[in-house]
Amino acid sequence: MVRAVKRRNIFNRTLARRLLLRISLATGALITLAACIGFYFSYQQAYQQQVSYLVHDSNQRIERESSVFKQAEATAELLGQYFIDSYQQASQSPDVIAAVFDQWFEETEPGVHRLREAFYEGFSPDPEFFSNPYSSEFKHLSVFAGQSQYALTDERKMRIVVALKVVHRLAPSWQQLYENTHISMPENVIVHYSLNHPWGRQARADLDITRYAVVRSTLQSENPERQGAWTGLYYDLSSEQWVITYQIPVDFDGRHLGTPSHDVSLEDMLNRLIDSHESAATHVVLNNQAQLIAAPTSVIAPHEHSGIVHLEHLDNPLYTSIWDRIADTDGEQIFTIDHKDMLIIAHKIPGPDWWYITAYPLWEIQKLALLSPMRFVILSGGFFILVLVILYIFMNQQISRPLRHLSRLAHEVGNKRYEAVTQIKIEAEYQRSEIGMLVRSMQEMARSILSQQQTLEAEVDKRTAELAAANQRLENMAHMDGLTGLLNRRALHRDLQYLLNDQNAKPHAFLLVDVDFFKAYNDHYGHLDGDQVLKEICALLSHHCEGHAYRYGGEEIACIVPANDLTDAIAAAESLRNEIANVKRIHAASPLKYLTISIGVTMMQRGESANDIIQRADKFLYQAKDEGRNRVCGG
Ligand SMILES: Nc1nc2c(ncn2[C@@H]2O[C@H](COP(=O)(O)OP(=O)(O)OP(=O)(O)O)[C@@H](O)[C@H]2O)c(=O)[nH]1
Repeated sequence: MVRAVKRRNIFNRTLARRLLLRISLATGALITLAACIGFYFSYQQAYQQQVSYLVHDSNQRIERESSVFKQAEATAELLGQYFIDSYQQASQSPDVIAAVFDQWFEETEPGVHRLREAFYEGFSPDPEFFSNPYSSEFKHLSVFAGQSQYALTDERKMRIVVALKVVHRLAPSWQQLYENTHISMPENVIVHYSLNHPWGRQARADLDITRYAVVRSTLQSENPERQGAWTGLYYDLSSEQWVITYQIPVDFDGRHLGTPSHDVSLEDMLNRLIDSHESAATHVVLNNQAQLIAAPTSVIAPHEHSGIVHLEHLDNPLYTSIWDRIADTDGEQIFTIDHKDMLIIAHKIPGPDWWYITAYPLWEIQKLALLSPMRFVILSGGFFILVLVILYIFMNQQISRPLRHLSRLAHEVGNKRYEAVTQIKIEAEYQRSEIGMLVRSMQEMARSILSQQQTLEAEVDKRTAELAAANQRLENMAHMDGLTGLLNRRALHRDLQYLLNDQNAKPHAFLLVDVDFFKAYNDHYGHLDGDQVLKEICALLSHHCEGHAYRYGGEEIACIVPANDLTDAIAAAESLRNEIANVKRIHAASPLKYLTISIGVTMMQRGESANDIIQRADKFLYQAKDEGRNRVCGG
């Protein structure tokens, strides 16, 4: 029984597991296929997105940083315009302004005039000579008017003072943007505004700025188009920084008045450019002559104070390969260098017209591109496991549980507990399902079996009763005498034996009766009459006998009657003899004239055999016959 239940449980478990396994395999294969397809497209999309992001990032950086250059161009132009306007205005009375020059400047060396030191430290001149609605205090200003072939005329003096006023008026508002703001003049003059150092005071006395390419390039002879221009990158010894200068020559009446300029420090900008938010990216700035403007510290450090480094001297195959691809191009360039596994994004920086190059390892892009499809796969896997768990719970609830329910039901049927089967309640959720139908069918079957069983039992009971009755009849027939209706000799022996064996039996007497001269009766009246007479005698004896009467054989009848002693027994026998005698049935062939009986009587003794008793009674019967018949003898 236990093994059967176990087998059923295993079957249920195995069924649920097998279903789950097959569903897992089928859906797993589908999800894997979908994941592979999704993975491929998602990877391609993520790769393109990553590249787009890098291009966008690069563009934004350049746009942000190039605003400094655009701003420098705009402010220099503003400074130039203001300078011309002020110069025109001052030209009305150049001698007055020239007088101011004498007040504010000193000749520090022969032929060299410099603005007094107080103008750098902080100086408020006499309002008679100067009024400024914004700030009356001159500060951070220095002027160097070096030796020149040109005479220091009132016009020059006036122009220098006007330049000083213009710079004083505008430069402080740009002090955060530029390393310095200055106006150079072709007569070896620089009007300089700087927070960091009084350049005009510190310049060597013999300095001739027109010898420097930076200033020379603004002269009408060198720059006939009079275009503003960015100088190349150079190391400014005074500020100890790498700077780039924008300068725009200003002419008036065909004469070169001066060149407003800004020195823009590139330290911060280049640091920002090469400082990548994408740690794996490398940024490089190159100019149009394949010279390195900015690069990671590890590359640039050995050449830090060597001025501008040409790629030829750098011996860097990556940079050389990049340059080979962009040298003769313009605008945005995006390409890969396969032998280095690098994605290259190159943009032009407006202003100095440099190349801003981002080199990004392809494996890093692939790694980032993999994240998105990986998320997709992990999410798909998680979803798949969740579905399996829900499916398992569902199958357990909807299949395994009802199966166990059915198993219990079948178990009850197997044990023939049909009554219990009919009383099992079907759970509401299974009422309308196939499970409910199956349970109802099994209950119907159990009820049918019960009904058949009851019918069968009733039939068996009936047949058993009939059989018992038949048996009883057979039993009776076996112990009955057919002619007289008395119990027969077999019944006599059975009852004798029973009484003799019964320890608690009351005392009984045994009477052996014989019809007198019965042969003569038969002979005289015929056998049929003899039978009739015998039946009447038997009926009388049976009726009057207090015990039971038996046909012992022929015309002999035995009686077992309760009797305390022989006297009682003889009295009972006498009573029977009288009953027959009193009938006074005529027996013509008998000397006694009537039909009579003789009786031998004896008490039944416990321990003796039936034959002993019968023999003893028979002896007294003979005695009664011998003594004349129609009498009782006993002992
Ligand atoms: N009609 C008839 N006669 C029977 C039956 N059984 C025995 N008999 C007869 O009974 C007679 C018995 O005769 P016996 O034993 O010689 O004795 P009896 O003639 O009765 O004489 P006593 O017994 O000495 O008085 C026999 O003739 C039997 O045939 C029976 O069932 N029917």
